[in-house]
Amino acid sequence: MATIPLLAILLLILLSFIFLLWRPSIASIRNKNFSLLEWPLLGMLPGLLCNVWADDLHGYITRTLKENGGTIVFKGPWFADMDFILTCDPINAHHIFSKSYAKYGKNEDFRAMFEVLGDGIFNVDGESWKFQRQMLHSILNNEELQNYMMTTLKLKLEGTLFRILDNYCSSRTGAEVDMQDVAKKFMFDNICLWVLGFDPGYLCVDGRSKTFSCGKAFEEIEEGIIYRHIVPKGVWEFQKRFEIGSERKISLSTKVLDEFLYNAVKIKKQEMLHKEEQRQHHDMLTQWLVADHQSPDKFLRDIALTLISAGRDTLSSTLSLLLWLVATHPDVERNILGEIERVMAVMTRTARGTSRFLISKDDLNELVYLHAAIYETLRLYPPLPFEHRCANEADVLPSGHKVHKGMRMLFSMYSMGRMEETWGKDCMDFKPERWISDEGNIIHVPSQKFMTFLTGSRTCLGKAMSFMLLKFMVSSILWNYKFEMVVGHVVKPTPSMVLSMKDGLKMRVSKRNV
Ligand code: HEM
Repeated sequence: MATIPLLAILLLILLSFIFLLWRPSIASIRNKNFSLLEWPLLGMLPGLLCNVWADDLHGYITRTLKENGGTIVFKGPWFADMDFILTCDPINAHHIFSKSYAKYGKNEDFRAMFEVLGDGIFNVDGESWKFQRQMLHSILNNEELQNYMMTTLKLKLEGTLFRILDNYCSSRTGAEVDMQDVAKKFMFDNICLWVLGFDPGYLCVDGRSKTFSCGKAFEEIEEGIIYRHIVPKGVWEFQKRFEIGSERKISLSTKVLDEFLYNAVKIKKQEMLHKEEQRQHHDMLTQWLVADHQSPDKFLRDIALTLISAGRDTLSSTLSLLLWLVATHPDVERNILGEIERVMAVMTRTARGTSRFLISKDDLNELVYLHAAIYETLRLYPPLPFEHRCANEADVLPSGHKVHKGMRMLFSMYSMGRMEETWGKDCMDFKPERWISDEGNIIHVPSQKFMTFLTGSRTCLGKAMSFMLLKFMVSSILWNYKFEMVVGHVVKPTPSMVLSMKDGLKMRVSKRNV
């Protein structure tokens, strides 16, 4: 008799395995309305998503949402507690993130999935969130911090990035450069300077590439978190307990980040013992400790990790995607360069930066077209393509969909930026002009329609700062260098927590005759 359950389990495993190997055509499952009650096998969901995953997850979700009026309900097997609603409807967004925000939060399940972030602002609700939001609001708006960021950014551009690009330009063989890899390392070094006050030096001029252990650790954790979203909690918890597969990667990567961060916190605390040294440092962690010197090491580690994650991926993703879009849209490139030239013409010589840094911080506001090009990049390619909340109580969405307590709510910002109802028939085109009014100003789009920086009380605290940094970097880089795509290189988004390009961004670079 004991052989019957054993055979049933073996059959289940075999069927799941067959499903994993079978690559169903996307078209055949598109109209299935995702009732997983029809698919009682536990292995089917990961199998299905792994297959879709390989074929452009974000594009697939966008097409499916468009066909289903902007909202879809996924029903998981009854024992797996995996039901969720996926939406990109602006009215639902307003309801979830603003009007009824108390009904939706970051509950225990959410915190378990994102446990690497500890008690940092991304992972908490209530009093702890309020306290951190107030503290970070004043730190990120501090002028000393912003001046420090601009000074270190200039040094890193001139001392490292430009020298690397110069080397590529002088190479006779016309070497290819992976600009996504360069942007990731460049932003990681910068964000560590801004958050921790030191430069780990991952981007090397002499080509002796240091192993990008922290970058790899971030990527493995992000991939592991996506996996936690698509399998039942019990499955990943089991894997975690026995350190199997992606859970083993998360565990090893967390150790890499912990070692790096605890060491940085130790150094910072030692610096804080000397008043003189404190005054010389303007980084975010120093400022946090000046305001609250009793924070324990674990909390400082969580805050530092949160700020590094908030800035590193978002900025490097926007920078590399914008370089790609500019390289493939010559008219946009011409307009950006023309605008820089015009702004420079009205600036006095003293207001101009050095020959390689043309526009000073105070004149960045004049770069309206570049501002619009950044908005347009962020519309089509939001660095954080999904937002996740959990229902604290039962509810009904404005779209009429029923929500039960504990249900997961997934919001696709990627799809929202591609909806014809909001952006018009040319919604798939890269057109910075759509952001500029007849009077030449940036058109304001309500945040529940353009959710790249979220909407409601938890909107991004780094939005203004990001535009300042991106405009400075992009104007300086494009004025000095021309980028062209390597023929045959195809850009595809990865299915990750943070949008990036699957096979990198292979480009050729040459100096501009300016
Ligand atoms: C293009 C650049 C950026 C984009 C698209 C972006 C996007 C976002 C999004 C979508 C959220 C909401 C996350 C959530 O609640 O789950 C967020 C929150 C946040 N962002 Fe940004 N971000 C960017 C840059 C930055 C930078 C450079 C910083 C500062 C270092 C920053 C600091 C924060 C903080 C502290 C929060 C938490 C707000 C809260 O929970 O109240 N962001 N950002």
